[in-house]
Amino acid sequence: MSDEDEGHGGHVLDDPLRTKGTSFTHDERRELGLLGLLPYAVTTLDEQVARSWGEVRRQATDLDRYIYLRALQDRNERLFYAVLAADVSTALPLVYTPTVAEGCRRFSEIWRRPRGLYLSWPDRDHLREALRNRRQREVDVIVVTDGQRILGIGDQGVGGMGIPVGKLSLYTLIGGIDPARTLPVLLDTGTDNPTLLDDPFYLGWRHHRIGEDDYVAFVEAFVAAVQDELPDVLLQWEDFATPHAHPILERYRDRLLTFNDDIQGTAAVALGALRGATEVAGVPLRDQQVVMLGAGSAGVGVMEMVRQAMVDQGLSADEARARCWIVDVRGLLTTDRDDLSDAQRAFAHDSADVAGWGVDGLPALADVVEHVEVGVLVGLSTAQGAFTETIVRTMAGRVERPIIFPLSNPTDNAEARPADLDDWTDGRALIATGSPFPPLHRDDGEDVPVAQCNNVYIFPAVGLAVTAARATRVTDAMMRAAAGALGAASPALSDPHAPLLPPWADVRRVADDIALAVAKQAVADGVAPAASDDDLRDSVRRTRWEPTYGPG
Ligand SMILES: O=C([O-])CC(=O)C(=O)O
Ligand SMILES: [Mg+2]
Repeated sequence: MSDEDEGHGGHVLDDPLRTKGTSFTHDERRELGLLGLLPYAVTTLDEQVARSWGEVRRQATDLDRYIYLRALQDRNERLFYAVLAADVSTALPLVYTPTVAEGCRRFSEIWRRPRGLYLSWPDRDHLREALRNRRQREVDVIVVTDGQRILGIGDQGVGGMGIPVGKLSLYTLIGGIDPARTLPVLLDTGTDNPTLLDDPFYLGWRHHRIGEDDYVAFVEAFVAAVQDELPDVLLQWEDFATPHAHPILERYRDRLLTFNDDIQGTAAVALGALRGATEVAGVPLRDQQVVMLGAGSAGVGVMEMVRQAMVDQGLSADEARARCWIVDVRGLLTTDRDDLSDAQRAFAHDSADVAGWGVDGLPALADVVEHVEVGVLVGLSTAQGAFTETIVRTMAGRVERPIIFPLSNPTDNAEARPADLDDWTDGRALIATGSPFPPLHRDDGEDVPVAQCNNVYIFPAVGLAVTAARATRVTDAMMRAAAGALGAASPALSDPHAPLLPPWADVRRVADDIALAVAKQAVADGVAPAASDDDLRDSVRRTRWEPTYGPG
């Protein structure tokens, strides 16, 4: 810092991690050279929070609210997090799904200030240099995307950056990761979205996506640079297209502290929600027939964890597999299909066993529901309305408490609306969605919230756990531990009429419980230094960053 900088001191006000804005006391203003730079009154953080919420409410649309909140984050991070923490349930849909989808779509149009790292293919020989230019020296968590499969809205190119930025703000809000130690990364390998390629304002590398070999080499170069610069960081992959998501995870999961949130986070939260649902239904998971609509990375990831959970409950691998059904756009995954990845093929049913189910060709979702006593129906297909009245009524005719999770994001992509599911099943369906929905109205005037089965219950807690425990890998058992701890926190376990997942007001406390369970599992798996449960609990508590103004 030069003398000149020290003299006028205005830089503190411009540093989003240090500024308190109008909350600097008169003494602090003198000390920091801020005298005269602020209006006289000294406000409390609570007053700033109240004022900011007034501003949020005054905006005309949710996109405007998103823009306002993102600008607040760039101006004063502690205030931003205090604002979110003051009303998590209202804030989440604004900084996360569904509004973040609009933020990604219109990324170039609403651009304000840079945040994070843009690693672009034309700069491929200078990735290390770019990484060294990061503003934050120490980093606990990176979220990286290439923008190719953003939520359920496809290829958003550079606009995908909205997702790492949004997810990392939840790592901080819910998982207590210090915002100064988070790094959003966008790998810009082009876009195949014609609207973006034609958009004069598009801010990414205006080019079709690069070929497969170049892509693999680019990702490898990125990982190598991260390993050199930030060897202990948690590297979270987000919203990669299915053909890349699984191979990347497989390539790096034993080399780095890494996980894929769409595959593993979505699976853990779904399993957590199923715990409460199967308890209320009175039929354990091992006795359920489970159908997944959607064979992308998230859908297959959920089924993989469901299958493992059935095995944990005593089924053989084959018995478990026989109870798992995956249907994609073409129909049921069957052994005679030649378009399946290895991960998908593991769930293929013998074509001979299902011969004649489909009218012509492969059995569709309706055919599977017709022939199998389906107790659990999950959607990660982005096919809006795919859980039709006929399908749902058929299911509800067979089982007392159908468990139905339309999980596709954002809201418009959901396979069904909770109010319709409720209607078609006379209130018997046990429902969870991926994006937020309004509560269900009961005849007695009561409103029942719909559980939001979104990976936001899991990834912040995993980040907190690996940071607190100094873990070096994310094992499958750690993700199952996360699911178990979330499931144990289900309000439905003690009240069958309660939602399947904890309310947002409790999510930070639940994240501590999940983090502790994950940290213990990391130690048990030998991927974190030995520590007692008490030490881990302490470490989780000490790691958690809180949005408050300390002195100075
Ligand atoms: O971001 C969300 O809401 C959940 C998620 O990972 C996805 O849909 O890709
Ligand atoms: Mg995602």
